[in-house]
Amino acid sequence: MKKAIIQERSSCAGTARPPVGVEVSGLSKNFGTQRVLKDISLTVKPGEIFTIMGPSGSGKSVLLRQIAGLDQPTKGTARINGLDPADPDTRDRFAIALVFQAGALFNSISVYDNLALYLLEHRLCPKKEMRDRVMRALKILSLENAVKKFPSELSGGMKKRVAIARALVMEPQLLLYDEPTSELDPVMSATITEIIATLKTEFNVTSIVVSHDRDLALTISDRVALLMKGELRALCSPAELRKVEDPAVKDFLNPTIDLKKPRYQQLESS
Ligand SMILES: Nc1ncnc2c1ncn2[C@@H]1O[C@H](COP(=O)(O)OP(=O)(O)OP(=O)(O)O)[C@@H](O)[C@H]1O
Repeated sequence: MKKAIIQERSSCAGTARPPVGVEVSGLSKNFGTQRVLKDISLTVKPGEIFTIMGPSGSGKSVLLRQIAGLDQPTKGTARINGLDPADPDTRDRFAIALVFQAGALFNSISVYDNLALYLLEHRLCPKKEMRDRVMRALKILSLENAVKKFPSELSGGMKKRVAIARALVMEPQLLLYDEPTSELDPVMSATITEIIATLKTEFNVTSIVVSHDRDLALTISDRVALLMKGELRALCSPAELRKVEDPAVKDFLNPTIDLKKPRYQQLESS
């Protein structure tokens, strides 16, 4: 796959736009009386792979939605190169692509049309260039044979790859992934992890990945933010995270199974 990516990149040399940086400052988010994010501040540098980890319900997806501009914080700000991601001008200015947890593909149209839709809707390029961009993205993800298929005919791993290919068609400067390896077997998870890392190095894109996949977070990330109950519990490199002494962090990274003190009896009802 790597060879294909290098070849394709040289064919569109000169069109790549620089990766963007993200700054989250004093951000809190409430839903009614529930405080889901509490005073989060972090910076994602251009070109980084930045993984947001944490237990279920810790607020990872909500934080990603604030960064994507899909939702507004209760307090504080998220900024992309200093601009508000919810502002349509910011979206026009920077190519920001989201890879959703469930793929969010349209089931009634083919893989090709799923990829072409964004370019068609935004009238971004002539038909020939559109076809080239779609086919280039499919080739990068080794999906050329799936071009005429419908999403219902694809495996979970293929759907994730189609979702990434669709994001690539935008030639993104910022790629936001929500649980890209969820519901995949370990080998397919490793494949998607490799794809994310390869896209970073070959396309110089900024990647923010929401995941509780420990292998993904600790192998390919430049830095990891660990959220717990809406608070930033750690923000460091994978190597530093492995050395954190905080018992809650250690337990999250290496949970033990103790049938004498089962965790399900300690769950909080919410
Ligand atoms: N639109 C919403 N309205 C009300 N509550 C919400 C909304 N979106 C999220 N929440 C709540 O915010 C909390 C955090 O949700 P979030 O989806 O960010 O968790 P997560 O860390 O991504 O979890 P998981 O790993 O299970 O996907 C949850 O308690 C959830 O129910």
